[in-house]
Amino acid sequence: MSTPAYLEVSRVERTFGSGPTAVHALRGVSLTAGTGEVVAVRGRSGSGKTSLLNIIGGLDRPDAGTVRVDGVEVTALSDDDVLALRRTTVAYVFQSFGLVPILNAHENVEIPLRLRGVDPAEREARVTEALDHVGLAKHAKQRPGQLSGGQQQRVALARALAARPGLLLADEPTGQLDSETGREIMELIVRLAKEGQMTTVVTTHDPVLLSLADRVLEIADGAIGEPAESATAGGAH
Ligand SMILES: Nc1ncnc2c1ncn2[C@@H]1O[C@H](COP(=O)(O)OP(=O)(O)OP(=O)(O)O)[C@@H](O)[C@H]1O
Repeated sequence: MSTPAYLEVSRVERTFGSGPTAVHALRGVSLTAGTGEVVAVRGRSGSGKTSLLNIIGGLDRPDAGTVRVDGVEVTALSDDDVLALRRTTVAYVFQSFGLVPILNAHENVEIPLRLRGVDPAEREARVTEALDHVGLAKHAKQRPGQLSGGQQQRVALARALAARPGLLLADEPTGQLDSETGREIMELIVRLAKEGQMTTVVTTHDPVLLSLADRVLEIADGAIGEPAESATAGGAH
């Protein structure tokens, strides 16, 4: 029997509202991603990308279908168990960075470790390592407002990494960055995914970023398919 993929999404459906105004955001979406694989999901605005990531990460529940992460059926867990899974296994990176403005870079990266009750010495070591990994060791004491957009996204990535997640979900992580910085961030995401064997699902519109992913999936009107040209998109890094 073959080993199941790290992430398995099967026939997920999500409808918002009801009656004639109902929006079928996801219509039977299935996908898999292996350990350390970087899968890019591209699609127009409103095609269902964020809805899909929210369901994979346990922030929302589907009306039908299942999500398995590392063999655990997320969609069958209680709310408390989903919360625990989100703290231990899944990390998010958003377009808007999601940093706490009054905390410096070091303190922002430390948040998930505090939530998990990691002891102070281990926390210090992990935060230092994560900031070092994203090239921000010298900026640990700076607050988000004192950092560039690219540096803020690096802090958000360090925060994700420090929790040592098996699954990284990145929703348009370069959407607020210029193209050069966006490319650097995407390259960093791919490098971190490979080094840490972190399965990654990233949504983006940017063709350059898509070319860095191992695989590209196209989502349109809540349904997913693999675009023909993506056959050559993998392995470009
Ligand atoms: N909470 C909600 N209530 C009602 N409709 C929703 C909700 N969330 C999403 N939708 C609808 O579901 C569809 C898919 O939205 P979603 O945010 O997943 O798209 P997207 O591809 O991420 O778009 P964008 O690229 O603009 O972020 C849209 O038509 C959206 O209006």
